[in-house]
Amino acid sequence: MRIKLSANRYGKNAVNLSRIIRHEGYHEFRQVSVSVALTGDFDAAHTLGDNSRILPTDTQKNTVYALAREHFTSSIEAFGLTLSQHFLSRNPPVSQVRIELVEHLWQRLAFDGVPHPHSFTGGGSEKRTTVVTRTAAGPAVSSGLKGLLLLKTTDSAFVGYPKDEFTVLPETSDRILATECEASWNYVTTELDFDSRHQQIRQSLLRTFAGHQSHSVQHTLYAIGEKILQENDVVAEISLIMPNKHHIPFNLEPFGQPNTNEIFVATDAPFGYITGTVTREP
Ligand SMILES: O=c1[nH]c(=O)c2[nH]c(=O)[nH]c2[nH]1
Repeated sequence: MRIKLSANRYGKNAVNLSRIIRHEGYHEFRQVSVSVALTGDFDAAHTLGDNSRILPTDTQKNTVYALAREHFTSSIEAFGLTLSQHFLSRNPPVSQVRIELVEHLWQRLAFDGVPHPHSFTGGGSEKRTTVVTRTAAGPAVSSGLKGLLLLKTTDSAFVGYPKDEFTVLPETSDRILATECEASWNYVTTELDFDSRHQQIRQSLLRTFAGHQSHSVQHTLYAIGEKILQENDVVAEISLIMPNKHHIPFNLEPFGQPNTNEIFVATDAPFGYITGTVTREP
């Protein structure tokens, strides 16, 4: 039986990069985690121990910092495009570059409505994300967000599901719907104002979540995806992960009290895990 190397790639993960952009009288602050992965002809490294085609991951890490000074000045997508171009154009064995960026969303402090020039607070669990891949055929960008906590206190139901001898879940026409949303969408072009497009898609996601008469997490997931595709020709497809962060009505009967859909226990585990991709018909 012949044995050979199959799929492989390598790179540096979680290059933590922070930068100040200094303006007269105020600063901007950005923080990203960058992961680089190279695919290509690295067979000899694996089978013979020949490193002559292996750009060290340490060099990859240094390249991220070195290019950041000049090129990490706008969106994470633009920086990803620059990094991917750099690695692909300078390393002949490389056939595909994958750059993943996760941005921490620092918010400027404000006092009495006046933005502070150089102080920030952490942006919570939400992160902005992008993956830029590049081959000789060109670049592709998919962007998104993760860690976005969402909750609504009504306009969410779950009824009409099949019941068997193990079903105890009561049907409900009015429940809490809560999730920690992760979304990623593919752009059909890289000629975009990535920042404003991100804000527009995020806003559309939030508005749809809030306004939807939800019959299930699945129903809301699809509504969000459908809306984003309807409003954004530049998006080919969107994938969503929407875990169901259950809030279970707490039984107050032992204490002689009614629970009129007001007191809940939020449970961490187990949790429903709902994922889906919404795409365009060919
Ligand atoms: O929105 C929901 N989808 C489900 O698939 C499901 N299953 C469940 O027990 N509760 C819920 N809620």
